[in-house]
Amino acid sequence: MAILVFGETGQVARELAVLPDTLCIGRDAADLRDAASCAAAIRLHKPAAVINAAAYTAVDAAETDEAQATLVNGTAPGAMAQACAALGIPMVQISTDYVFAGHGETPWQPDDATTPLGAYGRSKLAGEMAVRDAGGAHAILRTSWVVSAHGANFVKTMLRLGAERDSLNVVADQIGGPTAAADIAAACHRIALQLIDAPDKTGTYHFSGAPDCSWADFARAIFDEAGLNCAVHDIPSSDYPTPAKRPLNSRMDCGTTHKTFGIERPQWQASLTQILKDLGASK
Ligand SMILES: NC(=O)C1=CN([C@@H]2O[C@H](COP(=O)(O)OP(=O)(O)OC[C@H]3O[C@@H](n4cnc5c(N)ncnc54)[C@H](OP(=O)(O)O)[C@@H]3O)[C@@H](O)[C@H]2O)C=CC1
Ligand SMILES: Cc1cn([C@H]2C[C@H](O)[C@@H](COP(=O)(O)OP(=O)(O)O[C@H]3O[C@@H](C)C(=O)[C@@H](O)[C@H]3O)O2)c(=O)[nH]c1=O
Repeated sequence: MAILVFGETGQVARELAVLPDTLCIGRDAADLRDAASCAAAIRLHKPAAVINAAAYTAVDAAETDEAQATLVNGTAPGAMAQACAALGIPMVQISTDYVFAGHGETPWQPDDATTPLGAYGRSKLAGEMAVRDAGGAHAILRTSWVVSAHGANFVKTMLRLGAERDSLNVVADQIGGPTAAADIAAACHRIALQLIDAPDKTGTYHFSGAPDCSWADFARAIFDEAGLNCAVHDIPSSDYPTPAKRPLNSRMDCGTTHKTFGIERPQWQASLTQILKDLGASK
């Protein structure tokens, strides 16, 4: 029996597709704006576990499209979790650092209070609550700053801008852990397999790349690794206005993920090297 993955074309799902016994489905098979179609897909495939790697991830667009974001990120995961609970199979729901308000400098614990700053974070928090409320075996895995060789992400944006410009202003007061989609996929896969045999591991967990850094630090590492001669100027978030406010402190304590599942924080520098190699962008 396979692990059913929602989000066929996404960064994380594309990495799950190359792992053993996964079956990835996309929008044509189940549209997350139609929660019933998601539950029906689970009943059709009768998988051993479900990983939901599909989401409305356009953080700024969500500010003026919150109803759609909530359908996709809140209602659909709830319907998936109910279908999983009815079949007695576990579900892994991927969530985000953007459920936190981002004050202070202490890494967030999984049970810390959640106070999202924007619509995307609120919609993802609604998904977390709906998955818990369904009452089945599950892991909510919060991650952050996802990058890969596929799709739209900060690494690809920096490679494009770094090739066009001599210098770039990048925010230096938002701190978090860049996380490769391949590392998240491997973690979700291991967690799903463990939950099948040990549903009592149900809970909320954190998983992000180490060490924590600012977006500006991360941009410098990308340019260095790619051999791009583009200077990075540190700026405060207030100098980079966006429709959605981002948390300043996205540090997440991943200790319980290690303790429960034996999964360590991945080193993002090594994953970045691999991504640039895959993109043919190494120096
Ligand atoms: N990207 C990031 O920086 C972060 C992401 N996360 C979380 O990680 C998970 C994976 O994110 P990531 O791989 O980056 O996502 P992507 O943005 O790369 O991909 C999103 C996926 O969701 C699918 N999707 C969106 N809307 C629908 C819909 N209505 N019906 C069916 N499928 C839909 C997209 O399909 P289509 O191509 O058809 O639109 C795509 O496959 C998500 O839960 C996200 O919230 C957490 C922290 C950071
Ligand atoms: C392009 C650019 C961005 N930035 C800043 C803006 C922002 O604060 C930060 C990252 O920009 P992005 O638009 O890539 O990031 P953003 O879309 O906010 O990324 C988020 O996506 C969602 C889905 C998540 O769940 C989060 O964990 C996080 O990864 O970099 C600059 O400072 N200078 C620049 O030239």
